[in-house]
Amino acid sequence: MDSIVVTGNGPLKGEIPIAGAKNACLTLMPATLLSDEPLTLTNAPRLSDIRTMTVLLQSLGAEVQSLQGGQVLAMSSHDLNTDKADYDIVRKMRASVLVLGPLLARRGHAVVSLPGGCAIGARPVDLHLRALEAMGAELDLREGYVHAKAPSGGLRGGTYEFPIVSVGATENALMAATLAKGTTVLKNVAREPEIVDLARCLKAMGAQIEGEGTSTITIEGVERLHGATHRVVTDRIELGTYMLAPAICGGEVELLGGSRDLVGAFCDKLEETGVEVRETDRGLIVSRKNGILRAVDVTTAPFPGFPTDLQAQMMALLCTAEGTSLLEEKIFENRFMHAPELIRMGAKIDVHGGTARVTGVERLKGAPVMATDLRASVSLILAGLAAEGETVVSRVYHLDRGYEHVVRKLSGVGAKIERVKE
Ligand SMILES: CC(=O)N[C@H]1[C@@H](OP(=O)(O)OP(=O)(O)OC[C@H]2O[C@@H](n3ccc(=O)[nH]c3=O)[C@H](O)[C@@H]2O)O[C@H](CO)[C@@H](O)[C@@H]1O
Ligand SMILES: C=C(OP(=O)(O)O)C(=O)O
Repeated sequence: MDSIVVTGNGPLKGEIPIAGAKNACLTLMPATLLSDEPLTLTNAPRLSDIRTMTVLLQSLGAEVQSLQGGQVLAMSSHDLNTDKADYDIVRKMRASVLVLGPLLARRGHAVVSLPGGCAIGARPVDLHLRALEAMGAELDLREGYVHAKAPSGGLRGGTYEFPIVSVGATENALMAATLAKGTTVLKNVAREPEIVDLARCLKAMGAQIEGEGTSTITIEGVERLHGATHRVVTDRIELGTYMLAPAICGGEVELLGGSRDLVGAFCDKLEETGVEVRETDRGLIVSRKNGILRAVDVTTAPFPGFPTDLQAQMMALLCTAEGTSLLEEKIFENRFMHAPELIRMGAKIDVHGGTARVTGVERLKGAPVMATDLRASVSLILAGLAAEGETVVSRVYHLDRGYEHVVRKLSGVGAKIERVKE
């Protein structure tokens, strides 16, 4: 198993290209199941999660070709051979449940393993199921699988108001509704850029959708969807993560492809700490010349709020900010597992339920630490960039789920970082 070794050093300078969004690509890929014509995605990120989704789609009979070093995914679901998404694949990645809506809409039935809980929380899929029921689906849970059946004649339009905002449930329902008969109205939906990107792709395939990016989406079902080519939106979480590198170490870094509308709430908080953010025609420039960092309070929320997927990385920054910051995690019940590891590096953090109180120290100290999930892993790397001495982050397979070429990208701006075999 590999580890990442980071040695704290001086200011960073240069540019980092930001990849296509993992979380957009993981919902765009299952959209191929909605059509018997090819769907091609460009600007795909090169990540283990994308390979897992590839294996899942192939297990259903779809063809998925990875071209141009993985940046282009050419998919075709002309001949599907099964409606069953097996536990062995689904358990590896929660986003696998996103095949449920498309399979049900196109084939009239689907058997999809329940993904189970994970390190950051229980993460049920009840809302995915309720939204599909509102389109007439009959659902049955047996032996760990959701058995879903559309009414004869296929799914039909319906109205569903989500009791809480869910990204994945919005995506599953949106995809299913594109082929349902009549009008579907989805209320209190997620407004994340990945939802807007999915809607754009579905529209390019011939779907009739209005309201993406607002809290109500209306879908007029169509008979069939056709092929399309779609460019995956920029990864706002990778963007925010690398914006934090010069914020933590000092220096100035340009994030190519970034834009403020993807990370507005996050930029506001970063600026409150004293870090500068500027938009250019190539992306965003983040600089911290020498000023001290100020503590800020952060509460995670669905988009356009502060993203839960940047909470761990923001905590790494606040560990050395002057004063006490309160971080409230409102999306997942167990998403502070990076805190004990940061404490091993000298951070002062008290966690009580969903709130972490972080009191800034002058400098963190390198230590051996363990990654527990994707964003926790990268928060430890960020902390290590500015710590005194060497930080060894083990279990980096979590990192490979969501960050391509992390060593190349950070060493390109002057960080001392390498990947070693244990
Ligand atoms: C592949 C992908 O895009 N993953 C992202 C997606 O996950 P994901 O789509 O799984 O997250 P959700 O938005 O669904 O989860 C939000 C909250 O709703 C709850 N919930 C969700 C569904 C459901 O049926 N019932 C229920 O109670 C969850 O437990 C959580 O507390 O959005 C999260 C929130 O921005 C991000 O952290 C993940 O990176
Ligand atoms: C939690 C995440 O991913 P997933 O929903 O795939 O677990 C994430 O991207 O931070």
